[in-house]
Amino acid sequence: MTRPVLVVVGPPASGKTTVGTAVAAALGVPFRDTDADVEATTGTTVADLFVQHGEPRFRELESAAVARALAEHDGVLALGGGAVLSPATRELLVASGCTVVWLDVDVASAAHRVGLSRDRPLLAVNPRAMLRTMLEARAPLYAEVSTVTVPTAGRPVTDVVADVLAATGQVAP
Ligand SMILES: Nc1ncnc2c1ncn2[C@@H]1O[C@H](COP(=O)(O)OP(=O)(O)O)[C@@H](O)[C@H]1O
Ligand SMILES: O=C(O)C1=C[C@@H](OP(=O)(O)O)[C@@H](O)[C@H](O)C1
Ligand SMILES: [Mg+2]
Repeated sequence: MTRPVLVVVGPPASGKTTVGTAVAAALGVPFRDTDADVEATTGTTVADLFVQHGEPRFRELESAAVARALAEHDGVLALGGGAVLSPATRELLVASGCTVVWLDVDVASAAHRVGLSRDRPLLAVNPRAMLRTMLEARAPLYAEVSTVTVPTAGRPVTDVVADVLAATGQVAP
């Protein structure tokens, strides 16, 4: 059965895409990101999807992308920060038996990393307040699906990558 060697979850700007890419490179396996999958399928950006079609449509596309990637990807898979909002996605993640790493981050570090970037439509207006709400509301959902938690606040990417490799028992070739 094909399944990812590792799935990365966590809030926006916790470093899922960055750390997932580096971990995949260290392991010599392919990297996949469900935000990129949704963009490839629709031929538009996540930000434009939110603006043109609304968040519910994005969430439908996102849960389909996660289901597809869990079934066919055998490398490292990073999800979007809100993917765990879907009960069906949470069930699939738990049932997959995959190692699921929750990259944890605090509000201050996440806000600093996001800045005023317009790439994340949910954080376009008041990023700090929105991040605080998101982190609180979603923490139980990340806890439900993850098998390992790695802190990232105030830590360089290289340290986080090393922790992820160690915590998941993956040894770089
Ligand atoms: N541990 C870290 N320390 C400092 N900056 C980081 C760290 N991890 C990620 N970043 C930066 O934060 C931003 C968001 O990272 P990204 O990987 O896109 O997060 P996510 O996919 O979780 O939203 C990027 O500019 C990235 O370089
Ligand atoms: O947290 C969220 O709801 C979202 C996170 C984003 O991905 P990242 O977590 O990779 O930034 C992206 O899927 C979309 O903007 C919505
Ligand atoms: Mg990302």
